[in-house]
Amino acid sequence: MIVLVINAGSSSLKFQLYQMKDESVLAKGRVERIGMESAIVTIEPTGKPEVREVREILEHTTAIRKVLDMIVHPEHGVLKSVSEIDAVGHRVVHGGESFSSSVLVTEEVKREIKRLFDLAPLHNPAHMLGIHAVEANMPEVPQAVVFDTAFHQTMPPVSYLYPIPMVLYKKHKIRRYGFHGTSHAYVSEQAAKFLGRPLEELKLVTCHIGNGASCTAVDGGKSIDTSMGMTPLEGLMMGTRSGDIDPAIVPFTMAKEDLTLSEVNSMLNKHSGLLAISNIGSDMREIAEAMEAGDRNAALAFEMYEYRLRKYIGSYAAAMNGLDAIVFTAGVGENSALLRAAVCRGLSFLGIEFDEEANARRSPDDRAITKPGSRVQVLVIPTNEELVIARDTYGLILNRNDVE
Ligand SMILES: Nc1ncnc2c1ncn2[C@@H]1O[C@H](COP(=O)(O)OP(=O)(O)O)[C@@H](O)[C@H]1O
Ligand SMILES: CC(=O)OP(=O)(O)O
Ligand SMILES: [Mg+2]
Repeated sequence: MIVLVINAGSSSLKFQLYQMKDESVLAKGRVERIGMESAIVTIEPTGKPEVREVREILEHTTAIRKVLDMIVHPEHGVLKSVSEIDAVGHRVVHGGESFSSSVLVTEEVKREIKRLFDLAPLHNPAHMLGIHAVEANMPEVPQAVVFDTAFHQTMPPVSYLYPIPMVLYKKHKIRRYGFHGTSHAYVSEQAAKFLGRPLEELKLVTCHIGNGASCTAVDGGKSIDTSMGMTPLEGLMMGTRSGDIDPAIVPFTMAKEDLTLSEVNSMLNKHSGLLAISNIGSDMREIAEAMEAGDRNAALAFEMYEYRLRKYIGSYAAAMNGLDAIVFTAGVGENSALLRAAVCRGLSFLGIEFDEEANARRSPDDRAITKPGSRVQVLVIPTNEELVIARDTYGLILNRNDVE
């Protein structure tokens, strides 16, 4: 079975094409700058050179059409015909309280994702465009949706409720949902495998540190708390998002700076975090380079980022009354030895015996960056959200065929 995995954003669309027989990636790629005159389409067919094209792509239906054309292109394509694609799986960021696992797309599922637009205005409308674009180009192909929030549906009320009037939860579902669940679930399972212990016995803190960042307390394989909340703005300091701040700052800033709601929203989501403090950028590589060169703002941004992450890890050890391992994953977590070192040095009281050398030299197969006897292990595990989406989609299709 061949599964196409799609992660549609408002102006971009990433994809991976899987042969499920051996879970191999046939091709992957992305369309960037959708809606602009010079959109960039990139495809990396496995075993062949990358192909790049710049052209006008004004909306998602055209973007998917272009991706499909490239997949079946006589030279750099990997399939003979689009009809070889058996199913499409989409990443959907917000599943609210309605979805605690992945589902096949139906009219009802689409209505529900639409109802959640309010809760994830930056993400869900774009995912819906992706679903419609696939319908327009491949009307016969079944689609599945895999939610970032699903894994966190096991959180108890004590961690998912906000201490604000209960009526707001009842009327508007204002509560904490958490995100990056696919990634937190995947690296938890991988960590248990690596440690050679049943997941049900482990207390883990998984740190998904990419552009967006969140950490999760995974107790016995279940998410019991996570740093993102009703939206992906709460929690850790991120590339351009503030993470936790005093909510009183919102009305105060609106009054003092004469800002509209949408302007404050944009300030907290797009102009805060590493970018705001460093005045350089949101990319950890740029911050590290500038620090190296002696830039004080970059150093302060890095210290705040690390300090806030370390406090969350400590609080989750307290939430679970114990800790067996910390897992680092995603762009920054997998690649920034500097960040991992700073976090681990500051958590030695937990019984972390950090292995500086393993951390610095880490090759793709290395996992542990603590010494063998360390009471708390620290692991680096590459995430693979696309593979989980492909597997879930495959499973749902097999199940459906069984039922029919
Ligand atoms: N070698 C590296 N060192 C430090 N940070 C890195 C490195 N490579 C990538 N990153 C960071 O990873 C981030 C992207 O992470 P990723 O998980 O791909 O994010 P997203 O899925 O949210 O786009 C970049 O913003 C960059 O800061
Ligand atoms: C939910 C979220 O923050 O996603 P991303 O990290 O892809 O922005
Ligand atoms: Mg990501």
